[in-house]
Amino acid sequence: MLRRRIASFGHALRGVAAALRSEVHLRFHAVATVVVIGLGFYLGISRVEWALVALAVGTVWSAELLNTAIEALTDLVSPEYHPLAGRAKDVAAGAVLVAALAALGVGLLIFGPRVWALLGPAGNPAF
Ligand SMILES: Nc1ncnc2c1ncn2[C@@H]1O[C@H](COP(=O)(O)OP(=O)(O)OP(=O)(O)O)[C@@H](O)[C@H]1O
Repeated sequence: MLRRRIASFGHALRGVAAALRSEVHLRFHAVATVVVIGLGFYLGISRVEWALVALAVGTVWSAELLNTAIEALTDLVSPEYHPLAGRAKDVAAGAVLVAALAALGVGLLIFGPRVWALLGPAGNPAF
């Protein structure tokens, strides 16, 4: 039982590694994730803010991984042009877009005011 669980975990990690190798978008997310975590520590965001950032980052990674899986399955099932294959890929890409926009919103709300204050001229009450 435990051995099967560990094997499943290994398969999942292999999937993430394969997607990282094949998908340039995922490598971009990896870099963005490192930057966001670094910024979080630098700006000292709160525990709840960390939770929101983790949810946003995890949602984008999940959507991108599912999109990669759907792309691979679509190419397997329908290597030739088919409107349904196109729709499946477009909808999967739409899921990534929605997750990325939500993450952008979370990022702007949490980091925006702090970065704004850091960049603003000292003593200016507008900042
Ligand atoms: N078999 C197909 N039949 C019909 N349309 C397709 C097919 N394959 C791809 N398309 C269309 O081309 C678009 C791009 O597909 P593609 O497989 O190149 O994904 P992609 O843009 O490379 O995705 P990513 O950038 O995440 O790798 C799809 O969103 C879809 O609209």
